[in-house]
Amino acid sequence: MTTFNWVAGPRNYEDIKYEVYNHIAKITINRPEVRNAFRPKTVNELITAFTDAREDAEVGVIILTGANHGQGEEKEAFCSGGDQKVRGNGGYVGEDNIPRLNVLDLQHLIRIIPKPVIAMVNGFAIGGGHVLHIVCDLSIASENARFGQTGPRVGSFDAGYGAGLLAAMVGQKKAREIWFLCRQYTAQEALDMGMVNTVVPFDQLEAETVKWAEEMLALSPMALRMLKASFNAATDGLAGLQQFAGDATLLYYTSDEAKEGRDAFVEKRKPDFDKFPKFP
Ligand SMILES: CC(C)(COP(=O)(O)OP(=O)(O)OC[C@H]1O[C@@H](n2cnc3c(N)ncnc32)[C@H](O)[C@@H]1OP(=O)(O)O)[C@@H](O)C(=O)NCCC(=O)NCCSC(=O)CCC(=O)c1ccccc1C(=O)O
Repeated sequence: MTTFNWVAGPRNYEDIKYEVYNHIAKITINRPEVRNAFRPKTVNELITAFTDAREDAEVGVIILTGANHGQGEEKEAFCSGGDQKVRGNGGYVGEDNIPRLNVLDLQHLIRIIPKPVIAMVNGFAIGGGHVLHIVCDLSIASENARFGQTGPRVGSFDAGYGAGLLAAMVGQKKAREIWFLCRQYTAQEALDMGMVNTVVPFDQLEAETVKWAEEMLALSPMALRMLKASFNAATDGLAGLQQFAGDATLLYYTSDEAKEGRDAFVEKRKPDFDKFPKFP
């Protein structure tokens, strides 16, 4: 098994780990005793970690994974969804006693971060944990991984990305089967459905994931950013279009044409746009 020199970030977390290696940020849900189920604190820490990775201009790719428990490959988990033991009336209850569904904010953040996010699925990706891998840009699974939704069994559902993006990925019939029957699927079945990008032996998962990350790091970050935004625009309605439009504005701001408008305002003169080509 290849090991990498991951360096821990500066923040102290209770439920997650944040590490960096060679321009890759690895964010690990660290509650293996509950199969990496998330409580409000876990989600808040994940939001902070993803925001740090987004803001760090040295980071080009982000990996999301779950901590291994060491009980054997068949017991490992990526994430088993919302922590049902802290589920209260109207959401998951944290230290402030307020029920929250804050994983939706995390899903949205993963979608809009303008860097590729890879789900490194090392075991069960179930319920809200399954949705987390769905919202990531790429999913790399180990052979022991198991995928599925449990909402209708435990009295929950994700009618946002959890339903719509899944259907865009695997098709309407299959997405309905996954939600309506609450079955579990093997890594190979997930690959056949188009839900994951590749499946590798458990002991090669991290090496393969880092390899994919390094391949992307060798490519143009702006091209990857525009592509991610364009894929989102195709599925996320006006919010997706806004993200793509924001990136177009970013690029436009770097042009002499846009700078002429800004400079003319600051210099209190009429802008001269005549000199700029009117491309066909
Ligand atoms: C994942 C399993 C299939 C693993 O099975 P197995 O290996 O046999 O382990 P277990 O013995 O079952 O579990 C070991 C240990 O972990 C505890 N545990 C596991 N999962 C959870 C969980 N989700 N919450 C709390 N605790 C969990 C389990 O109780 C054991 O501990 P003991 O002390 O020994 O009892 C299997 O564990 C499994 O099926 N787990 C439950 C999966 C599940 O149903 N998850 C919840 C789905 S609903 C959801 O995720 C909500 C999504 C959501 O958050 C959301 C959705 C839509 C809008 C908003 C939101 C939102 O923001 O919340």
